[in-house]
Amino acid sequence: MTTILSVSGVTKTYEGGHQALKGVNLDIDEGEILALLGPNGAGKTTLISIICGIATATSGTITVAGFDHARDYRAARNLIGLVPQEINLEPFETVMNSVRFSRGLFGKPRDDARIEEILKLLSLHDKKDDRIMTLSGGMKRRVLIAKALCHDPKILFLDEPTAGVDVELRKDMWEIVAQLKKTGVTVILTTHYIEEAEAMADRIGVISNGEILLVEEKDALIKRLGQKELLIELDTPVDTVPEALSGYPLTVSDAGGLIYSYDAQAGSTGITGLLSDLREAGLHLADLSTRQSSLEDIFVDLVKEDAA
Ligand SMILES: Nc1ncnc2c1ncn2[C@@H]1O[C@H](COP(=O)(O)OP(=O)(O)OP(=O)(O)O)[C@@H](O)[C@H]1O
Repeated sequence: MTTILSVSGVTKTYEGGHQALKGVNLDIDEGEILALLGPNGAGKTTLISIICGIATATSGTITVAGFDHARDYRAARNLIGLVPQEINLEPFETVMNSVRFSRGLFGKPRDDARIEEILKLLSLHDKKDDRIMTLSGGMKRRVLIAKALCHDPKILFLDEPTAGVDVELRKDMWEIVAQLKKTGVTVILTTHYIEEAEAMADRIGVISNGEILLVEEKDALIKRLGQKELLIELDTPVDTVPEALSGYPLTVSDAGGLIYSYDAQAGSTGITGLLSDLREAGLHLADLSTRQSSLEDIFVDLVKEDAA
């Protein structure tokens, strides 16, 4: 894997003294989709703004495809596209003109054929001569992506791409990101939505309080930190955990069954012993099922621990 973006020891203290980033280190591989997950105020937008040159870091270094972000700013910035959170489009412009203008800002020669390719990729081609004010919210978001892609960046940042959009549009966005990945673009997105990170990302970074708590392959993360639960339904519901089973980490479910939490990665889960002790205690099983903890459970636990 080639590292395309490297963030090292980046801090940011805003005027007034608030430290929004406390030494962020992050390496992004070419072609991957990384989701940065964090609660409100964690520092996601600050980090993206620094990488995209909208804000300056207080300290630290950033390289983009080997270009030093400070010394070779223009070369580094040319490799980055940013889709901002806010829709900030010119209402009276046509889609084509608006995207053309963005390309011009990067000093790239006019290339309408390339822009049309991008519009096709985003299913926007039939709207190319429409004025932006006539477009739906979903189409406007696509225009923002087209503007961010028009100078052919290698890395695309999407800051909260689906904040406040309906479920259908959210799924459309996921599809667009999958398409972009196929074209070789590296995508870094910030999100509050855990299901979004779960659906789209190859790797997940969790940021809280200006610090990256972890960056890990999504599947490995779910496997490593995931607890499993065994739900035991009983013929005769109980109100409390029977005395004979007090040595097990059990809780009572709403339906009067028992819930046994265990580490799915451990050599021995303890389930066999538990089931035989249940029988000894005179309890009769009605049904058994298991549940893997989701990324949401993991995230909530991590951020809670960080705040403690
Ligand atoms: N211009 C600024 N001046 C002072 N403090 C700021 C400024 N911008 C952001 N902050 C503070 O820095 C912290 C990080 O903000 P940031 O917007 O990066 O978080 P975020 O993770 O993107 O949150 P959200 O999901 O709410 O957008 C917050 O406490 C915020 O109040």
